[in-house]
Amino acid sequence: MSSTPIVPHVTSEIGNLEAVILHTPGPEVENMTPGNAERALYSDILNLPVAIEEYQQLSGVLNKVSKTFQVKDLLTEILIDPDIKVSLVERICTHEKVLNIKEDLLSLNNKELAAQLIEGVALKRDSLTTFLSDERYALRPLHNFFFTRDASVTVYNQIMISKMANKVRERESIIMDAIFNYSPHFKTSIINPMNTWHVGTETFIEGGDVLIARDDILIIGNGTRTSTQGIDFLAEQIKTQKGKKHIVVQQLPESPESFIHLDMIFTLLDRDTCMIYEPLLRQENSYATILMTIENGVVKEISRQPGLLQCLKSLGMDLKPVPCGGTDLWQQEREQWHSGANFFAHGPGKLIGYARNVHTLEALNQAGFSIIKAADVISNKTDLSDYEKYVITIEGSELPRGGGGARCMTMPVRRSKVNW
Ligand SMILES: NC(=[NH2+])NCCC[C@H](N)C(=O)O
Repeated sequence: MSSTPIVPHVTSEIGNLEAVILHTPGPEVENMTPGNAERALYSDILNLPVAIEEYQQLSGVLNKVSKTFQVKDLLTEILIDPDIKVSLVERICTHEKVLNIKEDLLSLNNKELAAQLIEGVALKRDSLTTFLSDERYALRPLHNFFFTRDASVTVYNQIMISKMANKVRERESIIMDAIFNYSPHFKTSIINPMNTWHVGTETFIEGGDVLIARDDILIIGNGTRTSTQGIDFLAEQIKTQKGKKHIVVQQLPESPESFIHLDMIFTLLDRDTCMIYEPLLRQENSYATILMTIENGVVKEISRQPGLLQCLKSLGMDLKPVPCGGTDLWQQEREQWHSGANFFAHGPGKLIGYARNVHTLEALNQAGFSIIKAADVISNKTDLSDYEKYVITIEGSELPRGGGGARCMTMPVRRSKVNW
């Protein structure tokens, strides 16, 4: 157990990473068939052993540069307290309308319970209804939990629990809420839309859409996963912060599913560089950019902007865009589909992304980033301190089929301040 709890603090997308929450994919990613993959929010079915090997490249690198936590360990640990165990199981069973399995769950040891809450609880075929049911699970597996980015977000010094747009991901938020409330590793206050009386069914907001660009600038995607009501909910919280804050809202297309979150078309790479999917962010299209300025607890201004990059420039963030997929439209579309724009920065100019997106990597290389293999970092063959700007590449033949990349698979709890 850690001696001093970590106080969450994130005021940028690029500050040196100090603590991050991860989840190594487990059986939950294979607990599906082609027939229900879409309901699981996957575009394909995954092979677990390959996915784990790829994932270990990500976690292996992060273990070298930051403190890392695993969701399953954090969850198992909070279940040691019998009151927390009962209240969490009750909350989940009530939420998912399966109070009949409560006692079975409570009889499990903590490790097994944590595993089942993530991997799914098989439906007992002990009644006519369950015998005839097409369902396999009483509690469905959390197929998407390895995308830890989405179910909770560190917003400055608080944790916002996400209000997920899809039922299949709601338990992830409930688990993250319990972790941040009870884990001895964190000391924080929590904003949870699910505990707020005026939040309606149309309010949803997910971490993949929330980018904290600078102390005073949030960039938020508005699409299938984050509604305008969800953004208004966050804006209400931002009103309690001191000083002037800008919320830049970028609308996203509803399809294909590779555009689910803003971080699939836009990520911040360095103080002055970003990754963009050009067809949506540089060319004429009908997806608006809107700027909300909040000062002293009120919305001072809301206006349509000529585009995301122009808007950020007007706020003093003049970013050089690197095009996902390079210059050719077909390559841009192919690589965006495989999370080619979804980079994670563990420090300014220190990136992690998929090795498969070669045109994107070529564009980054031309922009001055060295390309380094994760395996070489993990084996100490490469010393990262020899480089200033780099992309560490991880293998990704299976992971991107789940629908996300390095940013989606990381939930930063603490980053150091950026020297702008
Ligand atoms: N931050 C992200 N882009 N996360 C990607 C999540 C993908 C996941 N299959 C979903 O649909 O929810």
